[in-house]
Amino acid sequence: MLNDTIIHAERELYLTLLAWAQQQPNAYEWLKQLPTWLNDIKDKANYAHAPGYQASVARLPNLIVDNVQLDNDTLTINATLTDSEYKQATALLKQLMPWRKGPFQIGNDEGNSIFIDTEWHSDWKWQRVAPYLSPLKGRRVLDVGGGSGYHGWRMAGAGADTVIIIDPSCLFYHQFMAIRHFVGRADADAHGKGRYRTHYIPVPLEALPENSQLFDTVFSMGVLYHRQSPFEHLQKLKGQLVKGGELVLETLVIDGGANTVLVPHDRYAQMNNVYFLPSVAALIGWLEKAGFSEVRCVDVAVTSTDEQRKTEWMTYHSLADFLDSNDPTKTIEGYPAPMRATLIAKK
Ligand SMILES: Nc1ncnc2c1ncn2[C@@H]1O[C@H](C[S@+](CC[C@H]([NH3+])C(=O)[O-])CC(=O)[O-])[C@@H](O)[C@H]1O
Repeated sequence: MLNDTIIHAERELYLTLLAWAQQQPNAYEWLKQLPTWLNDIKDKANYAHAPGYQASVARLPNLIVDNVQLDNDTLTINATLTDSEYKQATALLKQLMPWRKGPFQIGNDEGNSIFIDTEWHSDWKWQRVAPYLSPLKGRRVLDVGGGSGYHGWRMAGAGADTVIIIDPSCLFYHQFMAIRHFVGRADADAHGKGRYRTHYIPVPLEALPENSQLFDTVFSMGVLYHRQSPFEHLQKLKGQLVKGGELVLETLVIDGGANTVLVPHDRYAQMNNVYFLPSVAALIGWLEKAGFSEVRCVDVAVTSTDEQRKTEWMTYHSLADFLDSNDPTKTIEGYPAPMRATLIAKK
């Protein structure tokens, strides 16, 4: 099904990269690969659900939007929804479940309103990270592993010039497109330049050119522990930054000293793709070894079952099911329960 929202998003992404490429040859590499990156996800053979997700996005109603609040903990699209628009949008958004990263609201407090109560209170993570960032105003930002795009929208809400989210998940890509459908022109108008600011490329970090040097700030939140080669991940992140640019790295950590690293033998909190959980001291050492400077840890937080939980929009098991019911300081495999640190470093 022809999808105006996605076609428009792709066009804006092309125009943005074209403008960059006119000034920086490195952006030309991105431009060359963009057709492949965008078309891969339409390949039914590899992404069986893609046509269904696209059809859901395509059938979302066109609402009359009063305003959009990208700088709100609940990312809010203030709009008036008729009863039939409310029912239609709710049903279509539910076809894009599970919704993990948010929350989002579509509607307003007086009338019909859809509250996408996501598994994660991603706003809490943003509250822990945002105070320590070099101001995002006017910066080019890359959000690696950006999920539904919730944090990417918040980065735009904080005044970024451009945000590019990358994530290989076909579902999360379409969740982003669903929200973008409602955000619409507000993304461009807030900028004052008429160009849209928030973009999504459905690829993993590994697909990007090695040494793009296109971004002032690069975020990698919740991705490092999924990587088998953490140093390759750090090098690749570094290659995306301009000289003097800022890396924001958030990942699972454990207590311990400079040589403490946990490699879960099998699963960790039921996840079968978790590799390296360093201590904060070890992680600082890794970043320095990878060539970053001014490395500092700005936050450490144990993940609570209020922050990550089952909801109407994510009905599978969640954190409470992955912890030892007799001792919530441990995962059901007996490892320390999830604790996350945020580190900031300069290239
Ligand atoms: N190689 C990769 N390259 C890019 N993305 C990847 C890769 N591998 C997995 N992902 C993506 O990284 C995200 C990890 S979630 C963090 C979301 C958000 N950042 C958050 O901080 O809430 C983990 C968590 O639950 O915290 C998923 O969306 C994957 O598809």
